[in-house]
Amino acid sequence: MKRGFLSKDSSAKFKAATSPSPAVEASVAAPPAAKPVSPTFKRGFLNKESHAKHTLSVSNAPAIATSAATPGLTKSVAADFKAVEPVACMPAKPFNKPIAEATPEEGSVEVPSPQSIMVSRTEGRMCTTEEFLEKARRGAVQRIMTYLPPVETGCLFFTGVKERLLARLSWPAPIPEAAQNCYQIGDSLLGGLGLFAVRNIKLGELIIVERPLLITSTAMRMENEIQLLIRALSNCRWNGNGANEEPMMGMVETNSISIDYLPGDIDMTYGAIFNVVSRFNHSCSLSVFGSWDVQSFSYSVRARRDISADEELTYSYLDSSELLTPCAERAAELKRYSFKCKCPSCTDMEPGHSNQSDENRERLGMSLILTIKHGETMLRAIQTIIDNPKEDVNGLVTGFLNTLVLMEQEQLVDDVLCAFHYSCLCKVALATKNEKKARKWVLKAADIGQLYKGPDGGWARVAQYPRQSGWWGRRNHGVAA
Ligand SMILES: C[S@@+](CC[C@H](N)C(=O)[O-])C[C@H]1O[C@@H](n2cnc3c(N)ncnc32)[C@H](O)[C@@H]1O
Repeated sequence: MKRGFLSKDSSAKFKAATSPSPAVEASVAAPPAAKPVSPTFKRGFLNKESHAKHTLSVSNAPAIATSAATPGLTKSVAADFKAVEPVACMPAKPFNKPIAEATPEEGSVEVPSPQSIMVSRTEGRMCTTEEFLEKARRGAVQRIMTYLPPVETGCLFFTGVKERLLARLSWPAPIPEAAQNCYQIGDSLLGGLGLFAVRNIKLGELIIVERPLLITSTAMRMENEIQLLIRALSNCRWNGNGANEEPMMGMVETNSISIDYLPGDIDMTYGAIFNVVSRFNHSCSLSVFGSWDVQSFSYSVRARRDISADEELTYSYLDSSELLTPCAERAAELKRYSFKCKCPSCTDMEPGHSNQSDENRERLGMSLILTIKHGETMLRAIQTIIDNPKEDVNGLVTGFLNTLVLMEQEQLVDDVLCAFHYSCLCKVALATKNEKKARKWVLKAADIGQLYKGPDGGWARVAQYPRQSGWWGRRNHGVAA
């Protein structure tokens, strides 16, 4: 989840990774000394088997945790981990003896492959500010203030959006039901009000589903010419002394959350304001994840990790790659929201504190780059090691676990890193016939997959990982072509 209007593409910010090898991957993730645990955030997601009640029949096994050819694999396990197309839903199969009681009716576990997560991060090409302005000048697109009675949302749309929404079959779909009584709004140490868990919340739990109060296009305010036009309009609320200039704009900018683009005459990126969701404070160790669904016209927020009762529920106003940059760089990015982050990771960086968090995040950042850029190569190398009976796989396992430990220390669940490492660990466990561990890792991968289930049951687009959805007008991005 990211704030709507001020988001930008920062994927280029990572330092370039150089040599892609599993050895590098393992060494990158060597564990540092443990960081003091902040009382605000719960530790231990690595050790929790949060899906114990799941039937372990895998319909969508991690692509890399699959191989009927994996030596030593029992037939039924090999069959259960056979890769299928991401959207295919195979009938559930019993995993193996330990869960022989499992029946197909109990459902199947959908597991995203790291590749599928990365694919879902890719967005359509965004057309440039100039292209948009040209269309606007020709009158090809116009802004329309409107109201959508079926969803009770005020909208500042570009032409064509309302018509396309109303023409959608069965639109709007009913909104999914969120868990009952799991949060409350209260005073936050981070700033102002915030949302707090009133009970323990499991990774993947649906915490809030909400329709927006207001939707506006990112171009409305970010593009200078349009801003000037709007400012030139009369304002009956203007207090005349300049101190309270555009308070409404400020509120919209502070509270908008990106819902990506909506179909219209021009596919413009939009941001939405919500009654509850807009109350989420930011943390560099976020605990929730949000996704937008056009069909139900709602925003769903799920737990990104296990959350303890009383813990503040936080999301990130920064994107994933920004979260893995040093504290000073994150602070610079957050300046556009006009606040200094008070989350544990940032306050640990105050003078007198260690810079362990920065080091951890740098390692995770490098690991993420390797995974994204060279995942396939690494997987092949890992497979070669696993397939060679003379190789000791313990070193591999240690490297994978180290990365997970770093994430745990930072309370930062990076989905791509998790999917990759859980899958690798599952693959090793299968090769060494350790079905208990294989089960553990595949279920953890399934937990991560939960985050990608949109309210319509499909795979949600991953709004947090925009390749190109920059701050419109500042970065020449913003309109999906
Ligand atoms: C969308 S609002 C979040 C809800 C807000 N706290 C409220 O009372 O409505 C964003 C504002 O909350 C505050 N805030 C959010 N996260 C923060 C953090 N990590 N550290 C300090 N202030 C934060 C900042 O003032 C920011 O502009």
